[in-house]
Amino acid sequence: MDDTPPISVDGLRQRYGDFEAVAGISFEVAHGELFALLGTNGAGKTTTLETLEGHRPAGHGTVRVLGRDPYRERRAVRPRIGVMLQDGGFFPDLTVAEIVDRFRGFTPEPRPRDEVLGLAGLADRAGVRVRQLSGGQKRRLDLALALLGRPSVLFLDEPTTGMDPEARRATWRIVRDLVAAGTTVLLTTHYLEEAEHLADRLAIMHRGRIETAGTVAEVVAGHGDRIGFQMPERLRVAELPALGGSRADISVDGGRTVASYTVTEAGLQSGLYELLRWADEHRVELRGLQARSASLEDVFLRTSSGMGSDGARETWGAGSEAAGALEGASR
Ligand SMILES: Nc1ncnc2c1ncn2[C@@H]1O[C@H](COP(=O)(O)OP(=O)(O)OP(=O)(O)O)[C@@H](O)[C@H]1O
Repeated sequence: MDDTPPISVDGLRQRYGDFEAVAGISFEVAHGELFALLGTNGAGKTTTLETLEGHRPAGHGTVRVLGRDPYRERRAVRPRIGVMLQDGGFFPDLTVAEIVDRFRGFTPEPRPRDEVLGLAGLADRAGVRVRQLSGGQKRRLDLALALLGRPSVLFLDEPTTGMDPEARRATWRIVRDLVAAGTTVLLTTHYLEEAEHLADRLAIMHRGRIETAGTVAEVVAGHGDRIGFQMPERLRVAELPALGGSRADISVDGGRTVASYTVTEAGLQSGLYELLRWADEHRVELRGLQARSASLEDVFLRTSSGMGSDGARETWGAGSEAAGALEGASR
């Protein structure tokens, strides 16, 4: 198999006037891989996608799709890629079958209508007018049209926005089947769960840069596991143990004072063991005890608030002024 990556981006920068929307990003997507671009609003995801789709030339850097420049060699690249448009509301009075037939007319060697409707889970909707489709079904029609030309590379810009959880899961199954059949997919999404379910690798963008990238496991690694509990009454903060060298953060959450630890070095199991042993020895009851691994959401929130892997404490809050106040409390 040709080992040129189907998608490669090297040092891409894009400006709108004086504003740099994409500030030097690089990544590659391998054959049959699904890569997800995540990021806050305005992070530069759509600008990156549009550059890869050939809508605009790269400002700086190099962008290649199937080994070619998607802007300058658009005529060679376009028939081999699928782009899921954002609005399937065009021609509301036509039926699904009529829309597909029209688009088949513009597509070289298109998939048969029934095949593409089957792939997109719309086999029973062929005779329905577009205006009568649900929002989720309209997005599926967008997907069906993107699949007409048997694309080897598929660009999905927020493919499940507006879908209910069931429709979203059904769409994930369709996308997973496409990837299993060898399609390379670049997807943008605001749903972290979507990236967790679908992505082989992902990147989190913030203000035009890629802040972190890798598999979900690689991205969350090093961001620390979390242990939290309600601050036991009559106990001073200084009396809480250090777990694997990490000190407790104190915050006030819903009127309760909460102690939380981010355990990086020791890991969750030994941190928890240390805590339970300490609680047993000191006859302390740990109410509301929670222990869990860092999640993609933790990393996303830290990244988008401009905090790195050190020092961010959103989930159970930081509340350092509460810590100061409690330091003075007596037993
Ligand atoms: N045509 C344009 N002219 C000027 N600024 C633009 C234009 N298109 C996008 N921008 C700006 O560039 C930045 C990146 O936009 P982009 O749409 O790529 O972000 P995004 O990550 O896709 O955001 P969202 O998640 O909100 O869709 C934003 O600040 C946006 O306002």
